[in-house]
Amino acid sequence: MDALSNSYIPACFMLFICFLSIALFLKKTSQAIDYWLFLGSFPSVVMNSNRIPDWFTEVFTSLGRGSFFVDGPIFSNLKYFVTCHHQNIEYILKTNFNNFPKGPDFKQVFSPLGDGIFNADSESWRVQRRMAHTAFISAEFKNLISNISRQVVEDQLVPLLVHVAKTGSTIDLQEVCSRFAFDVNMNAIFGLHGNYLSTELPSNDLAEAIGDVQEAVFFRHTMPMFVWKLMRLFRIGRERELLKAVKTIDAHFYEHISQKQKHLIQGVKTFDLLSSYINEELNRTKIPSLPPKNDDEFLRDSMLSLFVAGKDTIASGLIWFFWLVSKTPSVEKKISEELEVLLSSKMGQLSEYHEWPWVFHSDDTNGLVYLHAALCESLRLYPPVPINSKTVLNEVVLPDGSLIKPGTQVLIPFYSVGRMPWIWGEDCLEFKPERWMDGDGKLARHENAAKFFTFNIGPRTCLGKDMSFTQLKAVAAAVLLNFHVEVLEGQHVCPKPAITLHMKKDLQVKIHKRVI
Ligand code: HEM
Repeated sequence: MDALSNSYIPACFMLFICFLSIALFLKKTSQAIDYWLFLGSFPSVVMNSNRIPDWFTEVFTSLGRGSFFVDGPIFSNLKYFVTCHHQNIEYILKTNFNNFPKGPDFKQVFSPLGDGIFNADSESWRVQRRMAHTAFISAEFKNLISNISRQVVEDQLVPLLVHVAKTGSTIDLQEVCSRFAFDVNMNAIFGLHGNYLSTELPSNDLAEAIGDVQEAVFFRHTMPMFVWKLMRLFRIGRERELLKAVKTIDAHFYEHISQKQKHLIQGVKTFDLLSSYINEELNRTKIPSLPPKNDDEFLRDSMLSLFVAGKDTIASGLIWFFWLVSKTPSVEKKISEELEVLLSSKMGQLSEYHEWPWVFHSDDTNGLVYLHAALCESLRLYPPVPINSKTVLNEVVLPDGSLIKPGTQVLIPFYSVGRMPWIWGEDCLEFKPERWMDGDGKLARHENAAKFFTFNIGPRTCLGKDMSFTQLKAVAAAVLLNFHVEVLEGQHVCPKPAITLHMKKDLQVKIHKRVI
């Protein structure tokens, strides 16, 4: 026995020395920030997991450069390259796009979205992109979005705010924005009235299930893959909730798909995204590169991806905009003045504008330069998609000289890009719509377009950019023309750790009728 332990001790000691030598070598050669022996940058990631976008911003600022590495614990094989370097971003998202796919891990983490456009790479993505693009650029679809936005604003949002103003009560504006975006999506995708945004603020199991899916997918980001896979296997914790939520979503989506198919067979004419995909699907047998799924599954994945793409982004874009405007009275005043000029020109033409509350047509809000600039400015500081992620296929040297190995996860924090003094100037943290305008009061598009990544750039640029501005302007114009939003004092406003940039807590506001 003694002889046995005598031989074990030196062996263990040797093993430890080897392990220590490897760990020391890795520490010496690693370029990662905050590197701890054995643990890599993991302790810093854990400590900042509640505030990743702000942490990234602080690291860039303290390093004074636009890129850094984050390593996982020893032998975890986790390596991240984080960059807000302007030329790197162009190179990754545009110039060498094919070398930076989303990758298989992305698809596993976002598995509730199935084979929809967000999870697709290569040929499957190309085909789906073409389908979505065809639907989105049609004049019919653009009209649809304008009409729906106006309708939901006029019939649901404004009456709710009138009610809140009259009763003098408070309301969570974040909830209101989220309900607005849900109703617009129900209408645009399925041609149905969501009625989630009404004075009673009813519950809605589909909206709640979509929220639960997003929470669970974010939760997956916070732990190693094998952990959440085990949780899924044993149906525990968030994974259990996720399975339940997906079941609810499937029940709704398959029901809507089946109803729509019946209507189309009966010759009922409707125009919405689902109808246009069903019509397009008739040609699908000619497109062998799409995932081998039956038609309904493909429609379910596609519609859910579009729903998620269009719902939370709009809700996020709206809430941060209203919060920034409420904190900056000079901007609120300029937007209101611009709206009043438009209103008085409309009053002279149309009798429908003679009575409060007023709601513009989308065609009219298109020309609102200052409002457009204020929205861009808010989307710069609070991009609804705060971080974009890619994987690396082949080893490359990026424009800033960083060498990136295959398998590295590339993170592009749009949130930090909007907050770098070397990109936006020393006043980068100020909410200043004027930076989007030239001396003649026109939009200075070219100057900013090259550094505005909020809607992504390159082949995977957001397909919903134009329709986003239609919706954002419809809501912003109606709210700021008719009301003053008073944010209640004492609320600590900060981003919630999530895939989309929401506020951590409610935003409680009072609504006052504006006197013109
Ligand atoms: C303020 C609102 C919005 C912002 C900031 C935004 C931003 C983005 C970003 C950053 C991406 C790239 C995501 C990635 O590569 O993983 C993206 C993609 C996309 N967005 Fe948006 N989005 C917004 C609204 C919308 C809306 C309303 C729709 C309509 C359904 C939409 C549809 C899409 C689609 C289909 C893609 C996928 C493009 C592709 O992978 O080829 N987006 N968006």
